[in-house]
Amino acid sequence: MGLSNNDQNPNNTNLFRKHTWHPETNDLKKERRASGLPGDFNGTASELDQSDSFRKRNFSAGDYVISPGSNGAGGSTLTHSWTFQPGRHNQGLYSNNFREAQRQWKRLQEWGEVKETKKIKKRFDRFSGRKFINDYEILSEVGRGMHGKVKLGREMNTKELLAIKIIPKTERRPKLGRANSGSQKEKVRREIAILKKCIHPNVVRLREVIDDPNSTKVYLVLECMNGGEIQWSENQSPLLSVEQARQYFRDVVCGLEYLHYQGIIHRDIKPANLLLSSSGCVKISDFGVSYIARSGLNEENDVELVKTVGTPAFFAPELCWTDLDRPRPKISEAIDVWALGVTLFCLLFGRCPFQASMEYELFDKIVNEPLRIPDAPDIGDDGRDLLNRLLNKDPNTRITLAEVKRHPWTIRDMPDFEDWFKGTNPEASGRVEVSNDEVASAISLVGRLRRKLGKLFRFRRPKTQEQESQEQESSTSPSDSSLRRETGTSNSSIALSPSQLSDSFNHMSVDKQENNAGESEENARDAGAGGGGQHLEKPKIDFNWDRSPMSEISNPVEEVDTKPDEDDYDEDDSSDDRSPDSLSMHPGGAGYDVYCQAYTDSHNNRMEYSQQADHDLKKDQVPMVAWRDYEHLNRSRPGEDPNYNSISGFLSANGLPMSQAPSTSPYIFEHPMTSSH
Ligand SMILES: Nc1ncnc2c1ncn2[C@@H]1O[C@H](COP(=O)(O)OP(=O)(O)OP(=O)(O)O)[C@@H](O)[C@H]1O
Repeated sequence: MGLSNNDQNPNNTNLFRKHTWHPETNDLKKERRASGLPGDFNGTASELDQSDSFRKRNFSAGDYVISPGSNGAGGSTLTHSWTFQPGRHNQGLYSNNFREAQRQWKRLQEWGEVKETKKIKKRFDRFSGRKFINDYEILSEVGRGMHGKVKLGREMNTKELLAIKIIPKTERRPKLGRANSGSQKEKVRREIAILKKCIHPNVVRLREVIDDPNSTKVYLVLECMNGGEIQWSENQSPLLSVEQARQYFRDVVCGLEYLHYQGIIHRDIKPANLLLSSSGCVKISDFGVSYIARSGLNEENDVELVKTVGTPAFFAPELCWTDLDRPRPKISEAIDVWALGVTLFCLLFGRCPFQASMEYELFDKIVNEPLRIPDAPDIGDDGRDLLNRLLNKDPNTRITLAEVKRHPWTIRDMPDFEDWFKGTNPEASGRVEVSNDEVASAISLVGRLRRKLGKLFRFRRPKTQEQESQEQESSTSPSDSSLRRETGTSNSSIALSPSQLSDSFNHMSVDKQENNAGESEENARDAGAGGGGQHLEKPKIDFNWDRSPMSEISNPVEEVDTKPDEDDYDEDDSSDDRSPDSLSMHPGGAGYDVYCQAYTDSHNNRMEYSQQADHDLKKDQVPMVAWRDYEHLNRSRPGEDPNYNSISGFLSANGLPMSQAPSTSPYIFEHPMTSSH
């Protein structure tokens, strides 16, 4: 099997990675892709054929012409469609795949509108070991990206194979030294909003979004691209013939032209985001960093576009601009055209046109180094011309996609290219709008996080004066409006002020306003259960992060929809989403640890907090809320409990995680609830 593009650069693989790349995930991604290919499930013969195609990954390209279908009027609805029309060119060579491509496209069109499901049900059959998510049986894992993983699923009624992309709604671990920015939410929203709208034979099709408000993950059911990523290089040598590269290129050009017409700049065009169907048709995928123009391309010069997202080796010169003396050219859809040029170069020659070991060096080469086109394989003068025009450093004179389609190299050996132009004209599809509202509402709030926060900080509605005075009468303990202790439950808790609470929400990247509404009711109930305002000896903050044990889903075909996120039926998840009771995080290379261990006794009381790293914690090493509460408690109850004389004792007594990095300086604190500022 060929290597992915991340293996191409002998010097620095980071330059082939998307910005904000996660090194661990990338390694996993490669391994998974190699090992996770389906093949051992009991399916029908045709399914086995399809699963087998995962292993082979050696399809030749389908060849077709698309033309607007009868619903082509488009507008803002999803009714526009394309119909494959047999192209006369290359039919002898690709006729079988062409028919398959036609069949597949017909089926995709029958899907109609994207289904939106708000409820997830997971089931596990302990006898057969089969796993189900709603109507889909989960067969295996087919890939991993930076944020999500992709499983192979089979629709239970139709037996159709589909790809189920599972994406956390928020980043699992806030980035070091900053609160969770919410960028993951934005990424997911964007991807869903775009996929919902885009219906084109060269864009991966979305079938269903399963977005349970109680789930921290969103599930995208996508058409299954059995061929996986285009395999294009091995040891810096090409794996594709020039003809095959041209076929793939044409597909990408059509898909990209459609996206641009819809006002979408993909911003991460590269071979790894080009997936092959079993018929050899190439489709563009992964819209996580795409840009959606609200009023059509060319009319905006959004600052958003200047952000360098995507993969450095595929960055256009205008994105690598460092020259302070000259104005940076406008960033436009031409950045995708450049990336398309780099991609074509990769497909033809098995390596990137500009390579360097350091990012700044790479950027310098992209901006200043002339393009050198290898002699072999021979792509002809027209091929060289096309590459030179795609990789024109000046975006203002760079070739456009309309010109690319008419370029002699692109249409070489295509006798009926006029039909092809007509059939692939994106204008025939009608323009679809992706509004701000649609992006914003693409995923629901993470209700489960809300509930966790509610349990963590059990707070009450502000009391009326009458209630306050009643309580004062019935209580002999000192009253403190920001410290409330409850009895009658094992989970006694500290009440936080609204500002403390909103801090916590911000750190969790959960929308404050939406939370407030949802929380108040729940917390009012919690407060009611607490009753009486009596005091416990040891106020505790209950993190309540225990994961439900696997036994919960061990009954035959038992539904576990009450805890939809506990398991993706993926063993690795246990390491991704650990409770603080066994937490030990070692984010790549950051040089810090977070330790925390505790156990509960037979009465479910947290008994001991054993610290692997401890003592003399500084303010910036502990959760902000915990520190505030510690100070508060020490002021109000000095010396009452020896445990409270040290911050570590306080954290220990309250089952709170703590962190320190004894061997590194400066100390860095990262905590899932309250990251440092
Ligand atoms: N529709 C699909 N059919 C088959 N395989 C797929 C499909 N979508 C994605 N994959 C596989 O899963 C892998 C990860 O998917 P994808 O790249 O979309 O995830 P991601 O988290 O958005 O990735 P990243 O952000 O790192 O680019 C891909 O490399 C591909 O091999």
